[in-house]
Amino acid sequence: MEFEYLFIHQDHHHLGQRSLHAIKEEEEAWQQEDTFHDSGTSGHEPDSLEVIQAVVSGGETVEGRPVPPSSPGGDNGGSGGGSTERPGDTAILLHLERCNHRQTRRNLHDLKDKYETLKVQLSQRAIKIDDITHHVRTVGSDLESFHIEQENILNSLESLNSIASSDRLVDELKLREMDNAQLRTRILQLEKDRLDKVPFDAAKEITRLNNNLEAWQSGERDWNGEKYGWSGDGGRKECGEGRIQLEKARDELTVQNFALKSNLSEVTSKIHDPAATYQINRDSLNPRDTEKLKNGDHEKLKNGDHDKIKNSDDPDVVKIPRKATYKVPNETVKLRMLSTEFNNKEEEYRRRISDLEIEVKNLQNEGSRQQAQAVRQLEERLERSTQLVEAGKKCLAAKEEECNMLKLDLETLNQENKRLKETLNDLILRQKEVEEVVVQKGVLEERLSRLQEETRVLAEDFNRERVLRKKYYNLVEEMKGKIRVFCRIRPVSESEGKKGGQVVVSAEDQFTLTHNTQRGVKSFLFDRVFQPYEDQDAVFEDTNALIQSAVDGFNVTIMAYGQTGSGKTYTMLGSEAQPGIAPRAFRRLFHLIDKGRARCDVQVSAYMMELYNDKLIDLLKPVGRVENERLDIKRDKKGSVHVQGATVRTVLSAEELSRAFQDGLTNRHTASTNMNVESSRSHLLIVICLTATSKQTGSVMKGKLTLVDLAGSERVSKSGASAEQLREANSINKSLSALGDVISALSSESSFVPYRNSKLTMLLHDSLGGNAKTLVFVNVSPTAYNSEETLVSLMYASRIKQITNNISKNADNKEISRLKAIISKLKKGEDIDEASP
Ligand SMILES: Nc1ncnc2c1ncn2[C@@H]1O[C@H](COP(=O)(O)OP(=O)(O)OP(=O)(O)O)[C@@H](O)[C@H]1O
Repeated sequence: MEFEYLFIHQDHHHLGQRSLHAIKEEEEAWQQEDTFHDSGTSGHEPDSLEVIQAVVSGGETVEGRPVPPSSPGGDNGGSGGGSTERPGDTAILLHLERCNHRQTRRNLHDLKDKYETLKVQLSQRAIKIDDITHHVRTVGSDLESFHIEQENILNSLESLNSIASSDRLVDELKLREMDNAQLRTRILQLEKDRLDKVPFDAAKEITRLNNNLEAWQSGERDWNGEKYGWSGDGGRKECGEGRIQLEKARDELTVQNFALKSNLSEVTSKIHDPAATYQINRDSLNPRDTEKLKNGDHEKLKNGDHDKIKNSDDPDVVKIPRKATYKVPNETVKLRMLSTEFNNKEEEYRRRISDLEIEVKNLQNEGSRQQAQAVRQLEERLERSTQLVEAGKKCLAAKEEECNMLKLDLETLNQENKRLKETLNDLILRQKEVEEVVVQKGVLEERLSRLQEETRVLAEDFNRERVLRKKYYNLVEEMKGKIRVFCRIRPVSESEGKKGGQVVVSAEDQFTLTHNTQRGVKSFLFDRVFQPYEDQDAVFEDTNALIQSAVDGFNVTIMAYGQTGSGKTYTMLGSEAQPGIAPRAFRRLFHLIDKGRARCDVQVSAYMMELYNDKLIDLLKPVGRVENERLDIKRDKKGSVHVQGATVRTVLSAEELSRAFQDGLTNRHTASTNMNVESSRSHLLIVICLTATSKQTGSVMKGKLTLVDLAGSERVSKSGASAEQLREANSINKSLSALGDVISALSSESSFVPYRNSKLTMLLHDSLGGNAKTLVFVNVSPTAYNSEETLVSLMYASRIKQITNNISKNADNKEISRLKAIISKLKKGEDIDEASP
């Protein structure tokens, strides 16, 4: 409603502008028209003078007061004989002029009244404009309060936004919605109040005025918008009345002027038509007058009549002017003076009328201008108010939209809340279940801990039993003199992994190995099977008992057998980070020696030999010693093997022994490099001799620890070897074959064992089948790529395992029989061969 009013007001403003403009144009037209009338009048002025002159010359007498009409050319008392004046025409003229003058004065008076009325109306209008301005100010203040309330709403909405994410969102939002509704109601009330306070009448007034102005311009209605003839209140209406009255007065003046003009033209035409005048005069003259004329009474004729008469063919008429012009000058002067006075007054009145009209117009213009300015200001204020209200509405709309969004969010949150509640209920149920499960779990854990404790006790018992079993087994085996065989499976190497790395060898338990061959799965029983993951510690744990045997005076031999790359060197020597059996044995040996030093003194000496292509190489040979010095393998009386000519280094500690061992390895590497061969293509023997002297009895006990890293067994075809490599392979295979023959003979308990077929077997004479405790590691690869070599090694090891060394008994018997034989030979005086068995 408010905006309708504003739009109407704006339209009416334009309409009002147009109307005011039209009024201006019309007023200008009036001015032009007045000017035209004035100029027309002044244009007729000479004619009037001429008319007056003509009247005067016609003998009309004017004495400054109305002269009653007399008969044409009448006698007015004989003030000069022979006069031809026309008192009737002059009187008419004067009367008309006086009427005109009176009318003009009345008009002037009316105009003054109207001017006063207009002034009053303008002051009233100014008061009204002030009222409107006051109303507009009130509206402005209301709008300001409205904006403050809007600000409050915005703040409320902001606080709504801020608390939207809190847990109390729902309640808070509801409260805010109620507040919002109240505020909206308040806004509506305020708008209503504001509309009530808005000078609605002013807008209506402006509209009505504009409409009326249009209607007035079109001539349908008066200034008040009423049809002509209606009179009501209000400044505009009165203004309209003033205009109308002015217009009427102007019209009346125009009519009078026109009447005057027509009279004048009639008089003029009469004067200018002498013949007609003369005829008329003649007709009007009585016979006496005619007689006078004939008698020469020409004084009473007008000058024009004289002229006309002079121009006439009538000889009587020609004589009239001379007599008529005799009395004219006095009358003429008087008439001219009157005429001049009248003209001056007329001019003065016209000027005053014009000034008043200009003043009225100025006042109207000023009023219109002020009105237009007030309207403009009102419109500007209303425009601003409209913009403010628009902005407020936009803001409100935005907030409502935001509120809707918040409602949607709230709805979503409610749904989410509902879903979460369901989930929470579900979780509560599950939590109860979990609590029950936890209780059960506690019970089960208690039971489990009990069972674990039982298991731990059982495991300890089992381990104890296992150790005992192993101990007793080893004892039995040892007592039996059996060669013990350990099998070690190495991890899949990188190269094997690249080739597929299919594993075909595995351990079922600590003693059983299965090999998935092309001919089926084969199982092998060994004294111990080491899995790929078992480290050097585990291997040595099952080995160190033999070190004690060496200290106790036994020949202990530990050797590694297997194909190339199966892990023999790794097992026997190891690396710096993962030391093998040899370095561990050195430390263990001296540890035991140190432990038994109170009872006996133990002397330790060592030598290292390499057997390459059936040739012995002394690895501990001092620098500068002659090469190719003869190294002979000898057996002493007790059957113990030693290498004659070999460098034996006496060592006092594990460190010295390790240093000697390292020197030997260095020499082996140098020798291999000099011969351009790989160290792995030779057999390595480390022999540690122990001589223990009992401090109590002085008895001497000799033990020997032999560590052997055999060269790799390999098929020649697979190695794709050169001639030299073939020779190497042949030598290796020959020595290993000899070893196999010895093993075969020993396992079959043959009466003849071919130890002398190879230097290797000669060196191992006291380790295989003799007075020795022998441990053989069979190293195998787990993958299918080496399956055949693995099978050969496993079968080879199985045969070794069948060998029995009846060490102590055999040794005792042999020794006794040997000693007996010596004694008998000595008794017979025969030579004794120390080397013979
Ligand atoms: N049990 C194992 N654990 C980890 N690596 C091993 C194991 N056994 C062997 N290897 C690794 O396999 C490779 C070959 O081992 P090694 O040299 O000991 O074999 P080899 O039988 O002595 O060979 P060759 O007959 O040529 O002397 C080495 O790199 C070694 O470190």
